[in-house]
Amino acid sequence: MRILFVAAEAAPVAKIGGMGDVVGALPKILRKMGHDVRIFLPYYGFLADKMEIPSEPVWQGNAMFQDFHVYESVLPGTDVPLYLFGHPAFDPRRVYGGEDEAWRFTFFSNGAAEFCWNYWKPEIVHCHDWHTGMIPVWMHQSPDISTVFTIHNLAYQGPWRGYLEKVTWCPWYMQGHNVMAAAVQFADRVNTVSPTYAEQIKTAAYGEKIEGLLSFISGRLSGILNGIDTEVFDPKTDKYIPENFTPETLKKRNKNKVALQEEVGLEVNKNAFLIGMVTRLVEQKGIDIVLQILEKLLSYTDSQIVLLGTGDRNYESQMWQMASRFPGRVATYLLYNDALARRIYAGSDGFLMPSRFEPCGISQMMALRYGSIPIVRRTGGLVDTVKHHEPMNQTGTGYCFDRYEPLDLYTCLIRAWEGFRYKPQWQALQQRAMQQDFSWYQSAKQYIKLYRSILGLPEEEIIEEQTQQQEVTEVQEAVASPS
Ligand SMILES: Nc1ncnc2c1ncn2[C@@H]1O[C@H](COP(=O)(O)OP(=O)(O)O[C@H]2O[C@H](CO)[C@@H](O)[C@H](O)[C@H]2O)[C@@H](O)[C@H]1O
Repeated sequence: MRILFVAAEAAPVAKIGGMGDVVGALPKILRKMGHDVRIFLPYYGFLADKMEIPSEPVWQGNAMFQDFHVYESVLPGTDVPLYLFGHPAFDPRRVYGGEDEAWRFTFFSNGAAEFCWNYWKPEIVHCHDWHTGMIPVWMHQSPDISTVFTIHNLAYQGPWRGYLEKVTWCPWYMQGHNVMAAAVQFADRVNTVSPTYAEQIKTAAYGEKIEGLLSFISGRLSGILNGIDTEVFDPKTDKYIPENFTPETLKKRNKNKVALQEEVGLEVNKNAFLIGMVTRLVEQKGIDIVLQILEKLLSYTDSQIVLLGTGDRNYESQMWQMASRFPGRVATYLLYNDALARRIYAGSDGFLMPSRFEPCGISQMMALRYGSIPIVRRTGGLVDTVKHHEPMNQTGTGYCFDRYEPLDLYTCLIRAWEGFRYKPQWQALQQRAMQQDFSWYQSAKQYIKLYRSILGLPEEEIIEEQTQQQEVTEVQEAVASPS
């Protein structure tokens, strides 16, 4: 199958959050499974510092009365062809923000549609979040190009219809009061990134005001759990952490804890319960309830906390204040740093993610892979990836709580803190956590099934899929034991 991923982010060159991880990893696996998958991304001002980009474009097009150029490169570290949409609107060194955000991503979507019609014609355009939401609308009248629309963040729904009508071509048949709603109506398939969240968004509590529409199209709506790039994020080989380790050599992990405490200025103490957070500092991530209980936690326990993240000024300054009030106990890093993120996953004892809502969550899967025990609210993808630890039966992989209440979070943290005192059990818990399989292969198989169902592929191809699955297992084995 020929598939074009269109998105605002792609790791490792343009990643702000989890969507970047998905767009950076899934095409790579789908290609290994025999499909021609390519990525279409804005040519941001900072990209030339991070990768080789030819100076000559491969194609020039026009959309919304503007000329644009498309440059062809390869996503670093992969064999995935990467098309970069070049226009001065994307020259600034930022991915999101700015007054022209609605305009520039509408223009980007329009450019991507032109690219599909005129330069490289995919069978499926796989669109991600509102930035690409107009593509399914336009493709609706191109029967030979189908669309999948993946929701990573329902909270941001893009510009309203009135604005779209002013700046771009809204076809007569278009429905939907904003870009996200239009994409949901016109995509051949809509999916979100975990089965639990796919159910939740059909309710008023999580549907961000389009729950009615999402329920209405529920026959076309599914949840496919994200994976993580287990080649890139592997504590056994990760070059960014001081000491590599495996579930069998967990003792070595201690060096990472001590090194992390030294690096971020926390008291060096192997016995203190070190909690990590790597997150965008936004309302979704539950920072407000963390701030409500943090002081209490610090005064009643020996816990330490290291936070890495950027986002809302309000949360940034409150976390910053906590760090200055509790030196040696709280460390706040208000920046984006992939290497430090890995050292936090590898050095912390617990990983805190008390999200208000969570479509899937990549961070908790990374934490599990690096042996940091997730402490999570039971919502969305966190339900599908973290099972509550039962000390009596020695089952589960993390600590979970249900209600979005500071007291419930506090109680859950105390349980984790107590659990940490029992070293052999804690080690067994870490081993179980590290052995979870979150590789992309399972999800990639489900995406292939989804693409095939749209194209109505005949049965013999399904038989071929089984052969491919065998190949996938071979690829998986090869990846698991690099020579
Ligand atoms: N300051 C920082 N420095 C370094 N790395 C940082 C960082 N802040 C965040 N990250 C990294 O960004 C990623 C965050 O991914 P998540 O999926 O946990 O959340 P996000 O809300 O961004 O994603 C949204 O999209 C994804 C993908 O579908 C869904 O899983 C999720 O639920 C949804 O909210 C992780 O790889 C994390 O390490």
